[in-house]
Amino acid sequence: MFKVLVSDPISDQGIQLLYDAPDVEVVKQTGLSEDELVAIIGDYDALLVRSQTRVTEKIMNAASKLKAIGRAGVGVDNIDLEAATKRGIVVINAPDGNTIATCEHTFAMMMSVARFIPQAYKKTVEGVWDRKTFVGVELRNKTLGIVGMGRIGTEVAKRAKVFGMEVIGYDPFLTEERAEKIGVQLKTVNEIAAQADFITVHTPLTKETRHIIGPDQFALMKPGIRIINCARGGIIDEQALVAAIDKGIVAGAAFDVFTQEPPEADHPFLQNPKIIVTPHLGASTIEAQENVAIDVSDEVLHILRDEPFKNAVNMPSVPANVLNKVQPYFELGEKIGRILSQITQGAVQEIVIGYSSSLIDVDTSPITRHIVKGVLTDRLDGVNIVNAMHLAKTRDIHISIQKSSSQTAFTNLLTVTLKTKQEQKTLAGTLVAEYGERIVRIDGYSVDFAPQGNVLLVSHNDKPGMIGRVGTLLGNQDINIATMHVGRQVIGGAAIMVLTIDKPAEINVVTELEKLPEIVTVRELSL
Ligand SMILES: NC(=O)c1ccc[n+]([C@@H]2O[C@H](COP(=O)([O-])OP(=O)(O)OC[C@H]3O[C@@H](n4cnc5c(N)ncnc54)[C@H](O)[C@@H]3O)[C@@H](O)[C@H]2O)c1
Ligand SMILES: O=C(O)[C@H](O)COP(=O)(O)O
Repeated sequence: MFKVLVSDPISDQGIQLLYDAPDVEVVKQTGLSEDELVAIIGDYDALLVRSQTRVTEKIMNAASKLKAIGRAGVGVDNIDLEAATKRGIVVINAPDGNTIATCEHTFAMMMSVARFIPQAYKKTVEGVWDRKTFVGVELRNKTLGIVGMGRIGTEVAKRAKVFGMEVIGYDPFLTEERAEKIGVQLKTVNEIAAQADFITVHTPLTKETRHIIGPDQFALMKPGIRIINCARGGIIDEQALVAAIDKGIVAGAAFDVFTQEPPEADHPFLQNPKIIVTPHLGASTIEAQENVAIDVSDEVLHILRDEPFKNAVNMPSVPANVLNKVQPYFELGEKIGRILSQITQGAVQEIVIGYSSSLIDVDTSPITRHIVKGVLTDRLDGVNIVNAMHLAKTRDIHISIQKSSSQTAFTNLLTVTLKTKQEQKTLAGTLVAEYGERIVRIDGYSVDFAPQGNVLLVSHNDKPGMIGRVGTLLGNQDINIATMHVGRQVIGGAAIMVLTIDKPAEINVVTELEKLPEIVTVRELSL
């Protein structure tokens, strides 16, 4: 039974999938301190959070069973991603579910700051009928500058066009073609600062975006500009904004997010009549909360059940069309890695991976991850597809990829060479329709066997009677041979025998086999 801890307020309807799963027990405990989480996290296989719970390295150190952290939302700045990756914990988010909610909140804030809605509401309910102070501005014919043209920025742009606004935007990943398609003119941040009547930011908070709107940008702005931040506190320099309001440059600002949340009682935004605020409500709609909780529950279930998942933040994402093509090779790649690791002596220095035939035109990096996982599995503890590349890097294992379009007898072929200080070994495998995974080459020998069950790999000299000797010894030990394949390069030279046997051979059987004349080595593979 998998145990899932929900440590922030997450929609019950959204996580119904988890409540209904026969193999999952859900525990809801919100508002826990770091120490309280440390005390209980060891019991859990997955943790579901929003932005309140700070998932620190200390918590992860105590999370001996944790396989997944699910963020019911977009931003993962409350989760120590590096610590999660090192420990092989998959961090997933729900990037699409709250896009519209946040976009609509941005519009609510933009219209509120344009028309002084919160200030006017306050005065009216206090009994003051003031129709003079709150004369606003229209959005029509105004220029909206959007910094960050991802999911939310793009939706904001579309709606702004309908309001008759001119939209200018900046995003280092936005192409001219896409900008044109959305109807946005690409500008630099400084051009946006100089030209916009409203600026809204929709980036994550990173080293580059921290204070992307700061004193230099405020100095360029036209008086009367209004600023909106429904993304992350710190993207706009809070102090510089207050100074720009005091100088009469900025006419108003609307903030849903703060550098520190909740802000201190004496935060300058809370006393300023020109700044309106909400307590990080961008994603707080019934629909968005259900959407993100459904998305994250679905993904967590896949991870717990060792099924493919898509929104991992600490692993490159794989589009569905690519996943369909590469997924069949995951197990083959992992098995090739494991076999090579078991038959190669010494510390691994390099893994050379060759993709040929139908595999040259697809993004094979997810297969690479599985091969590396296979290589490291029998050598290190706790290896999984999240931390495999990281573990290889920390051990200075060089990974090189070769894609070859030269013709082979196979419609797809994975060739992996493992190099250590002492030796190097190569294995090639393929997927054959109706037959499944086949290993077709070991070093220079052509072989053909399915990498499953109990496999004995015997290196010997090509002499008459070898098959009989091996068969007799195994027979005497009551071990039935299911398949046998012999490969050699020249008559009488070095040869290999691959046997699949119906039950595991005890260590003494392997030792006895190795004592037979002309046998060089015997390895029992565990797959
Ligand atoms: N207030 C809320 O409740 C709320 C809700 C949802 C999302 N958010 C926040 O909104 C932000 C955007 O969310 P999204 O779903 O649109 O994410 P997204 O990943 O789709 O878009 C972010 C965009 O920012 C761009 N970007 C990155 N660095 C940049 C830079 N230096 N300059 C300009 N652009 C840059 C990226 O290229 C990307 O297009 C996130 O930080 C998220 O946490 C807040
Ligand atoms: O990044 C997000 O998805 C938003 O900031 C929403 O955060 P929340 O789930 O805590 O409301």
